[in-house]
Amino acid sequence: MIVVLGFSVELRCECCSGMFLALGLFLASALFLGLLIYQLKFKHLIEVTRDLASPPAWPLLGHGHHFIGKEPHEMMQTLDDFMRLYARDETLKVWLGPELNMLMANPKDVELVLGTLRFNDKAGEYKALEPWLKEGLLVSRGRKWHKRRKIITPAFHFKILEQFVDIFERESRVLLHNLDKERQRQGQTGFNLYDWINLCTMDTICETAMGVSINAQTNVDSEYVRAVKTISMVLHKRMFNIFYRFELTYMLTPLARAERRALNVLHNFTEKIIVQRREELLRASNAGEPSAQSADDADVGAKRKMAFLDILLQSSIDDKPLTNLDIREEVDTFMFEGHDTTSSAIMFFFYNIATYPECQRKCVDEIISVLGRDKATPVTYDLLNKLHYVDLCIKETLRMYPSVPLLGRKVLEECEINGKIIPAGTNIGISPLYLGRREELFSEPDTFIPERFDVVTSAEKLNPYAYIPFSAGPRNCIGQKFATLEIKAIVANVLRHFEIEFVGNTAEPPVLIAELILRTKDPLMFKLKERII
Ligand code: HEM
Repeated sequence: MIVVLGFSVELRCECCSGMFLALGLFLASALFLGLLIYQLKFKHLIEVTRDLASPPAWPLLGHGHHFIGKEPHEMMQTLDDFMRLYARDETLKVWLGPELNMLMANPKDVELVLGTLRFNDKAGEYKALEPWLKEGLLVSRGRKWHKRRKIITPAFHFKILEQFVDIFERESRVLLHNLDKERQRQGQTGFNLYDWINLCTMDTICETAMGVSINAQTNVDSEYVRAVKTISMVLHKRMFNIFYRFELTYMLTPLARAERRALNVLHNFTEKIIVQRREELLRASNAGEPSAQSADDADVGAKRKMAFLDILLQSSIDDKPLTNLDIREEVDTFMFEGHDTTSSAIMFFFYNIATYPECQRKCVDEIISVLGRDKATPVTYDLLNKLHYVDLCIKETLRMYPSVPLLGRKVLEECEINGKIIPAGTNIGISPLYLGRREELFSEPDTFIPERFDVVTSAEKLNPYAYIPFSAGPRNCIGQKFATLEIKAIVANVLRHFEIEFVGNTAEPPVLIAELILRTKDPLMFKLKERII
């Protein structure tokens, strides 16, 4: 028994020492591998960026622990604090685990990053958009981006924008109708204007990009509208939840399944419109007719000739026409870039002029003097261009609340930016929101002063790389003029019908969340009153 026991004890010892040996070997090789990776990859990164400002970092996690478990708005505040505290508004280095990020807030650096095509690759954050937009203009790179940008640019010619004003007019009238219904049932707490504006801009972009109306404003529960909302929710969750950021773990979640279902709806819809329109153009060209739309596409509500889609259907790259997939990428990109951005801008516009009633008064006076007292007078391209003060208010709104709060670029080759070495693989972040609130660049940055953008009267010298709500340089927003025109049409029509009051604490600014599109932590609530003019 003892022998047996002795044997067994001995055996256990041998087993333990074997295990310890294996563990020791494992740890030693892990350490060796770690050192090797460090030596090959990180040593150089750490050394060349040593002098860049950053908060103290932890081993392996870097600065990640500052963000784990935080609410989205707290993450933004943390970055803001770091920027002011450590980087003194210049360049901040942030390690998120092995990922090196640099936030730049000096317009001279911004100019070097945005002003050329050297940094043409988008940062990892844009990856979440790829299932929907594939390689559309916003996320594409290199030669593909260049060729596409060239053929899409004519779609934003003022002659084409001019014909879209009819659509802005028509859709904003539907918005007025919905707002009036809300006004009649609004209580003391008011209502969330954003949801209605968002449906209006969705209808507008759908009709201008694809030539069809989805009637989102009158059919809030349509499959397409629900699918767009699902994707917005997915983008939000993937941005702030670390679990959703890794493709492998994400693919197994119910969220990924919901995304796949929504993408099916969105892609099928766009594809159907493209196929229909291609056939129409073919029929018309075979018959030697100008490209008219047939009546049999009433199920998707086709209404008028299309510009964006038509231009794409008639374009070719290297003598090859664009495929349906090529076109879908771009049309879907318009759908994404062209509606949340404008609705965010319109909501913050209303917030600003509601909290600065004298600015609201000036806007209304100008709108009446340009459009007249008859509220039924439609807005036109020429009339909208005369709304100078409204234009200043839009510019100032986008300074304080830029719809796209963060731009990201991936550095492919090590380079130097104004004396700073930026290693390959670094993500560069540039925040139009942060820049717009820098006191050195804009006096009284937290005050709404539209006049600062008046080139005739303002003493403030605008730095083109400090004010970048539409980005800047060759990769700037292609839809800038479209967006400004649409915002003007909608706010002009709303303001001549309603007085806008903000229901909330005007002394406290709204708490912001910097997603792909800027939004507030809590909905902004408004009350409307019929305007007598
Ligand atoms: C207030 C409204 C808008 C704002 C503030 C805005 C802002 C921006 C910004 C900052 C970028 C650069 C993004 C980046 O570099 O990551 C961008 C790109 C883009 N925007 Fe807009 N946008 C607005 C409306 C629109 C509209 C209405 C359209 C289409 C009809 C549009 C289409 C695009 C496209 C296609 C790009 C990619 C351009 C490229 O990479 O060549 N945007 N936008």
